[in-house]
Amino acid sequence: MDMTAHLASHFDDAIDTFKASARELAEPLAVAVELMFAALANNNKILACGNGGSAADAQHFIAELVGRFERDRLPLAGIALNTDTSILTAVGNDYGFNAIFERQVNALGQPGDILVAISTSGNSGNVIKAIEAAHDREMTVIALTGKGGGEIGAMLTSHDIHLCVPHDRTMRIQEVHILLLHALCDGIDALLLGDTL
Ligand SMILES: O=C(CO)[C@@H](O)[C@H](O)[C@H](O)[C@H](O)COP(=O)(O)O
Ligand SMILES: [Zn+2]
Repeated sequence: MDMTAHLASHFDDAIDTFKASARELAEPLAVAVELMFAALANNNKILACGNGGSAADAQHFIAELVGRFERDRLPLAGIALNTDTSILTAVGNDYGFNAIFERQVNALGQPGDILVAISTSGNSGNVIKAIEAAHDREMTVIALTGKGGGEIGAMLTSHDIHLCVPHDRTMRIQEVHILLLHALCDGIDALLLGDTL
């Protein structure tokens, strides 16, 4: 095997995937920015969840809301649902792993809040249950998926936003997800502060 060529192919595939994602997702991404900005301006908050690499993405995104992205600004209201090990172990132990995000959405979610639900397969049970709870609580869902969207794609309503990366490999989907999350931060900052650095 030519390892260098093998590894180089990741860059080519990533470039193609970023370009295809830009074509398909730039428009719904802009709508997601408007929804998030409106929610935050209305004193609502953003909850985010995911598993594995997507858990890292969820907390990375929320850190940029509560802390900052590129520019100084007021702190924005967000909570990552995959970070509190006491909640995750207690709820997982007592109610099952599929309840770990659902329970927190039911504890914290208010009408008008937004759930950022991240699943590359669109099929993670705990993220699906979180979306069901968010719908019950009249929250809007912004779902980041891939692989055609899976069950999550099928359960979203016309009020939700679906950012489905056109690829079947988890790693590639995650790479676009982090760009999407950074772009959301940038869009919110542009609405808050103006669009020049
Ligand atoms: O980061 C990776 C793979 O790149 C893994 O940790 C991955 O996130 C985990 O297998 C997740 O459990 C996958 O869940 P999902 O994206 O299908 O919801
Ligand atoms: Zn990964």
